[in-house]
Amino acid sequence: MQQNTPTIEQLRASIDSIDDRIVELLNERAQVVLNVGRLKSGSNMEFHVPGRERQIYERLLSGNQGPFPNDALRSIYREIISACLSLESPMKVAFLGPKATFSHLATMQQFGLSAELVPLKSIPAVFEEVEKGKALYGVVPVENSTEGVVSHTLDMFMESNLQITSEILLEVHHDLLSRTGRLEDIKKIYSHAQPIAQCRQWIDENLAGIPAVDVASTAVAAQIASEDYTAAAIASELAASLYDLKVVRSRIEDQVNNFTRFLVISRKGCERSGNDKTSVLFSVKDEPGILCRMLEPFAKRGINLSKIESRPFKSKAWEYIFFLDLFGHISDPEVAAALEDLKECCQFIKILGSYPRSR
Ligand SMILES: O=C(O)C(=O)C[C@]1(C(=O)O)C=C[C@@H](O)C=C1
Repeated sequence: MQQNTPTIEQLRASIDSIDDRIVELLNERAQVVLNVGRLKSGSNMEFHVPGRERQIYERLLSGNQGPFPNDALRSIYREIISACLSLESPMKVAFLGPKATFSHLATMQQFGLSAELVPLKSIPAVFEEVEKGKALYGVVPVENSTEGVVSHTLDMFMESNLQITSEILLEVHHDLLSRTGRLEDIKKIYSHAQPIAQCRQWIDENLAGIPAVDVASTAVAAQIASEDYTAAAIASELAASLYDLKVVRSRIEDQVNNFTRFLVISRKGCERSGNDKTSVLFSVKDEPGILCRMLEPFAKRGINLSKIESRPFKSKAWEYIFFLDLFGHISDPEVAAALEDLKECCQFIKILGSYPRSR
């Protein structure tokens, strides 16, 4: 006997009952998280645990058999965790504004839409907001894979005692946005100097002779484009929705694999996740062979260094501060011993935090 194909009404009835189950399960999950929150407030533990969140994503994405896409699963879980976390405790997060910049995108990627996100005017303002306890966390850019370090952020760590509690890796894409969405209407392009440089070749090939004007941020560019239909902005997709613009062309960057790394700062440190990084700031004694000796404690223990950066010591001419990132957590005995040895070479040393590695 031939089986009847279900009608659209029947299929929709199935979807409705699946949706009811999803909502029921979401509420069940929220109840369990509330219990976790109660346990945490009793023992003064951090509500936001980036290492646990990473573990949840990794487990779900690697086990997903499809056809539901992993990217969508990640976005949905970002919001589920964000909403559950805000039930445990409301999160206020300051970031380097204005809205619709890449710092905003990175902050949304890490904290989701249920957190209260506060755009601030400068990197020092983000540090201050967290230091004063007005925001629990702050998000600041620290390096870009094509442009290098954000020296302002590194310099702030010399004065501040805030800890790094996680890192965010954001893949940077630039879109061309305008009111009409038509390439032929564009008479001027606006953006921050960096995105203009990163899209130079695309502009020369597709909008030859059209001037590109640099402004304070991609968000300012988007605002200008929203007020003039002959202007286009190079900005993020988020800027398109916030400033009511159309995407003329997406992903116009010349270089693929353009990443910006952001740091999340807070007044408290972060617990060990098992796959961590530690950042340290130090200045070394003025002795022959010191640069070689400062690396020995790590080499002899097989501790991998992911980055070493030097910056001028502002109050002492021709002296330098080093920023070093290593793989491991400060509570790992090998890491603690290596840092103890490093102290012998240093005039001063400051641990900036141990935090889960981002992939
Ligand atoms: O496991 C925890 O510690 C929780 O608070 C629960 C939960 C979650 O929703 O799964 C929420 C926030 C944390 O950042 C990590 C995970």
